[in-house]
Amino acid sequence: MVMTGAANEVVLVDANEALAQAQAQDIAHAVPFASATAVRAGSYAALEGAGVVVLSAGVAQKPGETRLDLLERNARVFSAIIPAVLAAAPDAVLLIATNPVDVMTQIAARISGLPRHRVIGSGTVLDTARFRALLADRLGVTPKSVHAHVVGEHGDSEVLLWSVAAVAGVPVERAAAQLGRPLTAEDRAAIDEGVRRAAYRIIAGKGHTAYGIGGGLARLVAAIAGDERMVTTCAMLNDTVVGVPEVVLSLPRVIGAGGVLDTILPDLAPEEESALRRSAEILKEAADGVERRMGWGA
Ligand SMILES: NC(=O)C1=CN([C@@H]2O[C@H](COP(=O)(O)OP(=O)(O)OC[C@H]3O[C@@H](n4cnc5c(N)ncnc54)[C@H](O)[C@@H]3O)[C@@H](O)[C@H]2O)C=CC1
Ligand SMILES: CC(=O)C(=O)O
Repeated sequence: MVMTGAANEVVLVDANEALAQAQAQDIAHAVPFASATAVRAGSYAALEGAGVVVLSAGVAQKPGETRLDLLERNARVFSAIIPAVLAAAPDAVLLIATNPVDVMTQIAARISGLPRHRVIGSGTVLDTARFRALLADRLGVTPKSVHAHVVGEHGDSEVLLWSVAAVAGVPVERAAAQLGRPLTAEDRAAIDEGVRRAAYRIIAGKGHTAYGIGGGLARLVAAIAGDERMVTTCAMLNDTVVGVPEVVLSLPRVIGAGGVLDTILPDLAPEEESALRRSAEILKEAADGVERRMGWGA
């Protein structure tokens, strides 16, 4: 956020105050090279007047863990922090990154009681970036010129929408052929694996992921702060999607002042629609399970 000037002011709040102080100082030393953003550490009270509060507190995956393995530990963290956040910043949009991000967004919506458009999960904003980056590399164009989306869970059941991926409005397979770099079934499988397994590989190598999600969160904050009406995939509680009621998952959304302004359901190929339904069912089952175990009722 500091590098792109996405916000006027960033306040870091963490149970580990010494860590928040140290991170704020280190980041502040990048400000002279980047933007006019003020950055400091503070208590929950320092969030007063915040337009967006990013929730990334909790535990992260260890090598070999899935995102859904983190669920109950992080549900308890949210029960503690969301009331404190809302006491200080009652008008903020909540932007959730803590994993498993889709179910944590559903939990945040329940605990906060806020209108659903104000409780946004980063969802597949990162997976979509990974998909665009890998396609761009294969085609030899910049990722900004690749229009492609990942929908559903931010996790193992996510759905890469090959049927609507395009460059210059041309379906990606025909564009690849025109560019002299045809996409084979093996290329597609490697890209699918590269997107779906990216976090596992990065965590095995360096213990955590940070830069991709940092870029995605900064973009979402800028779109909300600037009322940009940017279209990107991210997560929100849906009434019903592909036949599954009341579930948080990612679809392309219009992001502006106040959060999610609209949702666009792409034209899905039949196999994509059934994969999205399966993803929605997995998330719904996980969300219903944690609601029961936390004693919140179904
Ligand atoms: N949605 C996405 O695409 C991504 C999500 N994540 C998720 O973000 C979360 C954080 O990941 P990292 O920053 O790598 O982990 P981390 O362990 O470095 O940071 C988590 C922080 O939360 C703080 N914390 C824990 N309980 C707290 C409480 N009750 N109140 C205030 N602070 C508390 C800890 O002190 C720690 O500094 C994880 O759940 C991780 O899986 C990480 C990368 C990408
Ligand atoms: C950790 C995580 O969710 C990711 O990098 O995709």
